[in-house]
Amino acid sequence: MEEEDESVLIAENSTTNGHINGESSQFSFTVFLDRVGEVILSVNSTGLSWIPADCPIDDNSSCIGRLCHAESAAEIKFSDVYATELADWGAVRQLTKCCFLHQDSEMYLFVVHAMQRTKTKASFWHLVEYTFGHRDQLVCQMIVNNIKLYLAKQIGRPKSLLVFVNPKSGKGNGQNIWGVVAPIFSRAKVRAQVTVTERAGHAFDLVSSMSNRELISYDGIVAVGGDGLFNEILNGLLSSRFKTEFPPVPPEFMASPGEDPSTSVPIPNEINAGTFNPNEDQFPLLSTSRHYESRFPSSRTEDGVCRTADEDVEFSFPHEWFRFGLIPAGSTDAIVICTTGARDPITSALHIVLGKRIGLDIAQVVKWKATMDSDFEPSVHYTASFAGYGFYGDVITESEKYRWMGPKRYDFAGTKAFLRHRSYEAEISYLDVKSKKTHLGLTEDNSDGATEACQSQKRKIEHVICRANCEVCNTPNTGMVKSKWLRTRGHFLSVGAAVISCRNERAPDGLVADAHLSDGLLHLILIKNCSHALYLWHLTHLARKGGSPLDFKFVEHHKTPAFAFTSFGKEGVWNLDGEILRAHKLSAQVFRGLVSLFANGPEV
Ligand SMILES: Nc1ncnc2c1ncn2[C@@H]1O[C@H](COP(=O)(O)OP(=O)(O)OP(=O)(O)O)[C@@H](O)[C@H]1O
Repeated sequence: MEEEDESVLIAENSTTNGHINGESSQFSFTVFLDRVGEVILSVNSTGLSWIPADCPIDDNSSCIGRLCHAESAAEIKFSDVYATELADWGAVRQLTKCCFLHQDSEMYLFVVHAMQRTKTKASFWHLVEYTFGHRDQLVCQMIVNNIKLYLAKQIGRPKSLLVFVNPKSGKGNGQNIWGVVAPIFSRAKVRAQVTVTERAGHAFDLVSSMSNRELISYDGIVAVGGDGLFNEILNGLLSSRFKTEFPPVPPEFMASPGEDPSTSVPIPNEINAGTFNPNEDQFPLLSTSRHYESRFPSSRTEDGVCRTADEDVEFSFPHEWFRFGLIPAGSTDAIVICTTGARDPITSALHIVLGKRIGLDIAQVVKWKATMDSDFEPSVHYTASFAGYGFYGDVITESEKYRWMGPKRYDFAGTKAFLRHRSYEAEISYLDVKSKKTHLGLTEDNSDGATEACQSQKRKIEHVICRANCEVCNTPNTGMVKSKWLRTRGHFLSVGAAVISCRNERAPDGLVADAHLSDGLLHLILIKNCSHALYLWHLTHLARKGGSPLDFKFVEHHKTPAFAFTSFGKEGVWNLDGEILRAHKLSAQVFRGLVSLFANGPEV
C-alpha cells in the first residue's frame, strides 16, 4: 500500500492535543485492536497506549470488567517499538463481553511491531505485533505516519549494516538463522549488505581491506555466527586501524628461559615503547578519557587502488556510533550470552534494530615467539572474550580434528584433554594494580599477602555481576593508579585470561562470574598442577550454576590490565576465542571499552 504524505486529518472520533502534522504531542483515536475490540488509542511523544472504548478504566464493577481491562489495556514505549506499517484490508477479531473471540467486520489495518521481555526471564526478548484497524484508510495512514515520526527520533538506531553470515557456524545453521531474523531488519527499514562467507578468513580480508570511508558509510557490522566469526571481524577492523604500543612487559621478559637478561635478544624500538616503566606513577593503561589514538594507514578502495591516509577519513576508537552486532549461530556464543543475557537470535536482532549500545573491553595479545627456537616476530591479535593455554590449548587443538561433530566436538575433546591431565611449566608476570577506587574491583591489598580466607571473603564482597546499566562499567576511571609487576612460575594445568565472564552452556556463570564487560581488567586464572580428582572437582564447580570454581588452593585469580607469559616447554598452544595461536612467549593488555556492541547488557 502506498504511503501518503503527513495528512492533517482529524477524524470525527478523535481528540488531539498539539499539532498532528509533524510535531504532534498527543492524539487519540477510537480504533479496533485485533483480538480485543474497540479501543481508544493514544499516541504521545513517549509511546502509545490504549484502553477499551466500552470498558472505562474505573469500571471494576464486575469480574469480567476487571478481566477485560487487565487484558486489553496496555502501553508501549517507542523505545520498544521497532517498526510500524500499513497492512491490507482485513478482518479484526473482537472480544465479546464474555471474553470470547469472534470475527468482526473487515477494515483497513495497520501494525505496530515491538519487543517484549519474557515474563520469567527478562533477558529473553520476543516479538509482539499489535494489529489495529479503522474503516477510514486515511486515519490508519495518519496514525502510522505519526508513529514513524516518533520512531525517527529514537536515538542510535542503525539504518545500514554490513552483515557476515558463516554458513559453517555451530550446527551449520548460520544461513537459516539469518533467514529467521532478516524480516526484523527489513521491517525496521535497516539496509543489510549481506556476505555469506566462503572460507575462514573471508570476513577478515573484506573488513581489513575496506577504506574507512566505506566502512563508516555503515552503522556497524553484524556477525551471524559464533565467537570465532566475531573475532575474525574484530581483528579485521582493528588490525589495520588501531595502532598502539605493544603491551607493557617486565624488564626480563625478552630473555629466553634461564638466560641472563643482559645477553638477550636486542629489543626493537617499537617494543621498547611499550615496555612498562616501574617508576612511572601514572598507570598508562587505565585511560581516563577512554579515547584511543589511532593512526591511519593507506587503505584500498573497491577498484583496488591504494589511497593515502590523507584521502581517507578518520576512524576513532571507541567510535562515536559504529557498533558490532552478533546474532548467535555458533557452538559457544559466550559473547552474546554475556552481552545480552540470552542466546537467542531474535533477542540479538532486537538489540540491534533498537540501537542498543554497550562498550566492550578488548585484549590485545602479542605473540612474540611461536616456539622456543623461533625468532622474535611479534604478531598482534585481538580478543573480546578469552585467551587460554594448557588445557584450553589442548581442547582446541583436539577439537579441530573433529569439526564434523559440530558443537559436541568440544565435549569430546575436553574429555580427552582431561584424561590426559598434562601440566605445563610456565612463568607468568602480571601487573598488580592498586587503587583506592573500589569501583575497579581493585583494593589496596590486591596482592601477595592476602590469605586464602581473606581472598575468599574479598571475592564475596566484590561479587558484583555485570548487567544492563552496570555501575562498574559506567564509572570512569579517576585518580592515580599504582602498579608493579608480580611473577609466578610453576607447572600449570591451564592459564586463562578472560576479558568477560565467558558464560556459556557448559559454564552457566562463566569462567569468572563477576567479570565486567567494560572495566578495563583481565581476569588471569592460573590452575596449578593438582590431582585428577581435585581438577575434576574444580571443573564440576565451573559447570554448575552458583559454583565457586575459583575458591580452590590450586587456583590463582588475579585482576590485571596486562600480563606476560613464557612457556618452558618447546612450544605452546593458546586458544584465542576458539582459534589456535601457537605462542611460546606472549604478552597481553586490555583496552577499556575499545569497541561498542549493539547490546544492552544482561537484564538479570
Ligand atoms: N565459509 C566458511 N567455511 C569454513 N570456515 C569458516 C567459514 N566462514 C568462517 N569460517 C571460520 O569458522 C570459524 C568458526 O566459526 P564460528 O565462530 O562462526 O562458529 P563456531 O566455532 O561453531 O562457534 P563458537 O566460536 O561460538 O564456538 C571461524 O574462525 C571462521 O573464521
